[in-house]
Amino acid sequence: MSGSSASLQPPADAVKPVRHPDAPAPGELLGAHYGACFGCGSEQPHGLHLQARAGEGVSITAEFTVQPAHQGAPGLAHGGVLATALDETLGSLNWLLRTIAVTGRLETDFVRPVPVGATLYLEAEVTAVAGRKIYSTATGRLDGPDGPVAVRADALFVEVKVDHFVEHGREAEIKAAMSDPDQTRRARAFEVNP
Ligand SMILES: CCCCC/C=C\C/C=C\C/C=C\C/C=C\CCCC(=O)SCCNC(=O)CCNC(=O)[C@H](O)C(C)(C)COP(=O)(O)OP(=O)(O)OC[C@H]1O[C@@H](n2cnc3c(N)ncnc32)[C@H](O)[C@@H]1OP(=O)(O)O
Repeated sequence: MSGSSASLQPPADAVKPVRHPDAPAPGELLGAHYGACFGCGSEQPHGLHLQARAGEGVSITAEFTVQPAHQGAPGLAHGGVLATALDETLGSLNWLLRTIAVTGRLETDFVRPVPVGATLYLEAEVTAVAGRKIYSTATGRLDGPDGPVAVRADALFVEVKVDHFVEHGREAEIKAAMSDPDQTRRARAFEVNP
Protein backbone atom coordinates (compact mmCIF):
# COMPACT_ATOMS: atom_id res chain seq x y z
CA MET A 1 0.00 0.00 0.00
CA SER A 2 1.41 3.38 -0.92
CA GLY A 3 -0.28 5.60 1.66
CA SER A 4 1.29 4.25 4.83
CA SER A 5 3.39 6.50 7.06
CA ALA A 6 7.20 6.59 7.18
CA SER A 7 7.38 4.44 10.32
CA LEU A 8 5.80 1.58 8.36
CA GLN A 9 8.44 1.68 5.63
CA PRO A 10 11.07 -1.01 6.33
CA PRO A 11 14.59 0.40 6.84
CA ALA A 12 17.35 -0.20 4.30
CA ASP A 13 18.85 -3.06 6.36
CA ALA A 14 15.54 -4.99 6.54
CA VAL A 15 15.58 -8.59 5.31
CA LYS A 16 13.00 -10.89 3.73
CA PRO A 17 11.01 -12.93 6.26
CA VAL A 18 11.96 -16.58 6.70
CA ARG A 19 9.26 -19.17 7.29
CA HIS A 20 10.17 -21.31 10.34
CA PRO A 21 10.85 -24.97 9.43
CA ASP A 22 8.25 -26.11 12.00
CA ALA A 23 5.56 -23.69 10.78
CA PRO A 24 2.18 -25.29 10.01
CA ALA A 25 1.95 -26.55 6.42
CA PRO A 26 0.14 -24.43 3.81
CA GLY A 27 -3.60 -25.02 4.16
CA GLU A 28 -3.42 -25.98 7.85
CA LEU A 29 -5.65 -24.17 10.35
CA LEU A 30 -3.62 -22.39 13.02
CA GLY A 31 -6.08 -22.62 15.90
CA ALA A 32 -6.50 -19.98 18.60
CA HIS A 33 -3.38 -18.64 20.35
CA TYR A 34 -5.53 -18.06 23.48
CA GLY A 35 -9.07 -19.32 24.11
CA ALA A 36 -10.26 -15.99 25.55
CA CYS A 37 -8.84 -13.91 22.67
CA PHE A 38 -11.52 -11.55 21.29
CA GLY A 39 -10.16 -12.12 17.78
CA CYS A 40 -9.68 -15.88 17.55
CA GLY A 41 -10.74 -17.52 20.84
CA SER A 42 -13.73 -19.84 21.09
CA GLU A 43 -14.55 -18.71 24.67
CA GLN A 44 -15.75 -15.20 23.74
CA PRO A 45 -19.45 -15.33 22.75
CA HIS A 46 -19.26 -11.98 20.90
CA GLY A 47 -15.72 -12.46 19.65
CA LEU A 48 -14.76 -12.66 15.97
CA HIS A 49 -13.97 -16.40 16.06
CA LEU A 50 -11.57 -15.71 13.24
CA GLN A 51 -10.00 -18.82 11.78
CA ALA A 52 -6.59 -18.39 10.20
CA ARG A 53 -4.95 -20.81 7.81
CA ALA A 54 -1.27 -20.99 6.87
CA GLY A 55 -0.49 -19.94 3.31
CA GLU A 56 2.67 -20.24 1.22
CA GLY A 57 5.80 -18.44 2.42
CA VAL A 58 4.99 -16.16 5.32
CA SER A 59 1.34 -15.59 4.45
CA ILE A 60 -2.02 -16.29 6.05
CA THR A 61 -5.63 -16.42 4.93
CA ALA A 62 -8.55 -16.04 7.32
CA GLU A 63 -12.30 -15.68 7.30
CA PHE A 64 -14.58 -13.73 9.60
CA THR A 65 -18.36 -13.48 9.34
CA VAL A 66 -19.82 -10.26 10.74
CA GLN A 67 -22.40 -10.92 13.49
CA PRO A 68 -25.15 -8.58 14.79
CA ALA A 69 -22.99 -7.97 17.90
CA HIS A 70 -20.32 -6.40 15.64
CA GLN A 71 -22.47 -3.50 14.34
CA GLY A 72 -21.48 0.16 14.35
CA ALA A 73 -24.20 1.66 12.11
CA PRO A 74 -27.45 -0.28 11.54
CA GLY A 75 -26.65 -3.44 9.60
CA LEU A 76 -22.99 -2.53 9.13
CA ALA A 77 -19.81 -3.74 10.81
CA HIS A 78 -18.09 -1.40 13.27
CA GLY A 79 -14.77 -0.10 11.93
CA GLY A 80 -12.98 -1.06 15.13
CA VAL A 81 -14.14 -4.64 14.73
CA LEU A 82 -12.85 -4.67 11.15
CA ALA A 83 -9.52 -3.31 12.40
CA THR A 84 -9.50 -6.13 14.95
CA ALA A 85 -9.99 -8.67 12.16
CA LEU A 86 -7.02 -7.19 10.29
CA ASP A 87 -4.92 -7.02 13.48
CA GLU A 88 -5.69 -10.63 14.37
CA THR A 89 -4.88 -11.88 10.86
CA LEU A 90 -1.63 -9.92 10.83
CA GLY A 91 -0.81 -11.21 14.35
CA SER A 92 -1.31 -14.79 13.16
CA LEU A 93 1.57 -14.34 10.72
CA ASN A 94 3.97 -14.48 13.65
CA TRP A 95 3.11 -18.18 14.09
CA LEU A 96 4.85 -18.82 10.78
CA LEU A 97 7.97 -17.02 12.01
CA ARG A 98 7.70 -18.70 15.43
CA THR A 99 8.06 -15.29 16.99
CA ILE A 100 5.91 -13.76 19.71
CA ALA A 101 5.12 -10.20 18.69
CA VAL A 102 2.62 -7.49 19.55
CA THR A 103 1.14 -4.78 17.36
CA GLY A 104 3.11 -1.54 17.63
CA ARG A 105 1.34 0.29 14.82
CA LEU A 106 -1.68 -0.54 12.65
CA GLU A 107 -2.81 1.71 9.79
CA THR A 108 -6.18 0.84 8.31
CA ASP A 109 -8.06 1.92 5.17
CA PHE A 110 -11.82 1.36 5.15
CA VAL A 111 -12.69 1.14 1.46
CA ARG A 112 -16.22 -0.32 1.37
CA PRO A 113 -18.94 -0.76 4.00
CA VAL A 114 -19.19 -4.32 5.31
CA PRO A 115 -22.74 -5.54 6.04
CA VAL A 116 -23.78 -7.79 8.92
CA GLY A 117 -23.85 -11.37 7.68
CA ALA A 118 -21.04 -10.76 5.17
CA THR A 119 -17.92 -12.87 5.32
CA LEU A 120 -14.64 -11.02 5.12
CA TYR A 121 -11.95 -12.95 3.23
CA LEU A 122 -8.64 -11.82 4.68
CA GLU A 123 -5.11 -12.37 3.48
CA ALA A 124 -1.88 -11.12 5.03
CA GLU A 125 1.84 -11.44 4.51
CA VAL A 126 5.04 -10.37 6.19
CA THR A 127 6.95 -8.09 3.85
CA ALA A 128 10.17 -7.47 5.82
CA VAL A 129 11.93 -8.01 9.13
CA ALA A 130 14.44 -5.65 10.77
CA GLY A 131 15.71 -6.87 14.14
CA ARG A 132 12.66 -7.07 16.43
CA LYS A 133 10.47 -5.21 13.92
CA ILE A 134 8.14 -7.17 11.66
CA TYR A 135 6.45 -5.34 8.75
CA SER A 136 3.27 -6.76 7.29
CA THR A 137 0.26 -5.98 5.15
CA ALA A 138 -3.29 -7.32 4.86
CA THR A 139 -6.49 -7.00 2.83
CA GLY A 140 -10.07 -8.05 3.53
CA ARG A 141 -12.38 -8.77 0.57
CA LEU A 142 -16.11 -9.25 0.17
CA ASP A 143 -17.95 -11.99 -1.78
CA GLY A 144 -14.95 -14.33 -1.95
CA PRO A 145 -11.14 -14.41 -1.91
CA ASP A 146 -11.03 -12.57 -5.25
CA GLY A 147 -13.85 -10.14 -4.47
CA PRO A 148 -13.60 -6.36 -4.04
CA VAL A 149 -11.32 -5.03 -1.29
CA ALA A 150 -13.32 -3.67 1.65
CA VAL A 151 -10.50 -3.04 4.15
CA ARG A 152 -6.73 -3.07 4.12
CA ALA A 153 -3.96 -2.43 6.60
CA ASP A 154 -0.21 -2.08 7.02
CA ALA A 155 1.34 -2.90 10.36
CA LEU A 156 4.48 -3.00 12.44
CA PHE A 157 4.70 -5.77 15.01
CA VAL A 158 7.46 -5.79 17.63
CA GLU A 159 8.94 -9.03 18.94
CA VAL A 160 8.57 -9.61 22.69
CA LYS A 161 9.31 -12.43 25.13
CA VAL A 162 6.63 -14.39 27.03
CA ASP A 163 7.63 -12.21 30.00
CA HIS A 164 5.86 -9.28 28.28
CA PHE A 165 2.50 -10.93 29.06
CA VAL A 166 3.52 -12.18 32.50
CA GLU A 167 4.68 -8.69 33.46
CA HIS A 168 1.78 -6.67 32.07
CA GLY A 169 -1.26 -8.99 32.08
CA ARG A 170 -3.79 -9.08 34.94
CA GLU A 171 -2.68 -11.61 37.52
CA ALA A 172 -5.82 -13.79 37.48
CA GLU A 173 -5.66 -14.47 33.73
CA ILE A 174 -1.87 -14.92 33.72
CA LYS A 175 -2.10 -17.45 36.58
CA ALA A 176 -4.84 -19.34 34.75
CA ALA A 177 -2.85 -19.34 31.50
CA MET A 178 0.33 -20.49 33.25
CA SER A 179 -1.47 -23.35 34.94
CA ASP A 180 -2.88 -24.51 31.60
CA PRO A 181 -0.27 -26.90 30.15
CA ASP A 182 -1.49 -26.41 26.56
CA GLN A 183 -1.23 -22.62 26.83
CA THR A 184 2.24 -22.76 28.39
CA ARG A 185 3.46 -25.19 25.74
CA ARG A 186 2.15 -22.98 22.94
CA ALA A 187 3.76 -19.87 24.41
CA ARG A 188 7.11 -21.51 25.24
CA ALA A 189 7.38 -23.15 21.81
CA PHE A 190 7.90 -19.68 20.39
CA GLU A 191 10.94 -19.03 22.54
CA VAL A 192 12.97 -21.81 20.93
CA ASN A 193 14.22 -20.43 17.66
CA PRO A 194 16.62 -22.27 15.34
C1 LIG B 1 2.37 -18.34 30.06
C2 LIG B 1 1.43 -17.18 29.77
C3 LIG B 1 1.73 -16.51 28.46
C4 LIG B 1 0.46 -16.22 27.72
C5 LIG B 1 0.80 -15.73 26.31
C6 LIG B 1 -0.22 -16.23 25.36
C7 LIG B 1 0.06 -16.39 24.04
C8 LIG B 1 1.33 -15.93 23.43
C9 LIG B 1 1.38 -16.18 21.97
C10 LIG B 1 1.02 -15.26 21.04
C11 LIG B 1 0.30 -13.99 21.41
C12 LIG B 1 0.88 -12.80 20.76
C13 LIG B 1 0.12 -11.81 20.21
C14 LIG B 1 -1.34 -11.93 20.00
C15 LIG B 1 -1.64 -12.14 18.56
C16 LIG B 1 -2.61 -11.48 17.90
C17 LIG B 1 -3.44 -10.47 18.51
C18 LIG B 1 -3.33 -9.22 17.74
C19 LIG B 1 -2.11 -8.48 18.14
C20 LIG B 1 -2.39 -7.48 19.23
O1 LIG B 1 -3.40 -6.86 19.27
S1 LIG B 1 -1.18 -7.22 20.42
C21 LIG B 1 -1.95 -6.04 21.56
C22 LIG B 1 -1.76 -4.59 21.19
N1 LIG B 1 -0.40 -4.16 21.31
C23 LIG B 1 0.19 -3.88 22.47
O2 LIG B 1 -0.39 -4.00 23.52
C24 LIG B 1 1.61 -3.35 22.42
C25 LIG B 1 1.84 -2.27 23.47
N2 LIG B 1 3.16 -1.70 23.27
C26 LIG B 1 4.26 -2.21 23.85
O3 LIG B 1 4.21 -3.11 24.67
C27 LIG B 1 5.59 -1.61 23.44
O4 LIG B 1 5.44 -0.30 22.99
C28 LIG B 1 6.32 -2.46 22.35
C29 LIG B 1 6.55 -3.89 22.87
C30 LIG B 1 5.49 -2.50 21.06
C31 LIG B 1 7.68 -1.81 22.03
O5 LIG B 1 8.34 -1.49 23.26
P1 LIG B 1 9.84 -1.97 23.59
O6 LIG B 1 10.27 -1.15 24.77
O7 LIG B 1 9.92 -3.43 23.69
O8 LIG B 1 10.68 -1.57 22.33
P2 LIG B 1 10.99 -0.14 21.67
O9 LIG B 1 10.08 0.92 22.15
O10 LIG B 1 12.48 0.10 21.81
O11 LIG B 1 10.64 -0.42 20.11
C32 LIG B 1 11.41 -1.35 19.35
C33 LIG B 1 11.51 -0.82 17.93
O12 LIG B 1 10.16 -0.75 17.40
C34 LIG B 1 9.83 0.62 17.04
N3 LIG B 1 8.46 0.90 17.42
C35 LIG B 1 7.83 0.52 18.54
N4 LIG B 1 6.56 0.96 18.53
C36 LIG B 1 6.39 1.63 17.35
C37 LIG B 1 5.30 2.32 16.77
N5 LIG B 1 4.12 2.39 17.39
N6 LIG B 1 5.46 2.88 15.57
C38 LIG B 1 6.65 2.81 14.93
N7 LIG B 1 7.73 2.15 15.43
C39 LIG B 1 7.60 1.60 16.64
C40 LIG B 1 10.81 1.47 17.84
O13 LIG B 1 11.02 2.72 17.24
C41 LIG B 1 12.04 0.60 17.87
O14 LIG B 1 12.70 0.73 16.62
P3 LIG B 1 14.34 0.80 16.53
O15 LIG B 1 14.82 -0.51 17.12
O16 LIG B 1 14.64 0.94 15.09
O17 LIG B 1 14.73 1.96 17.37
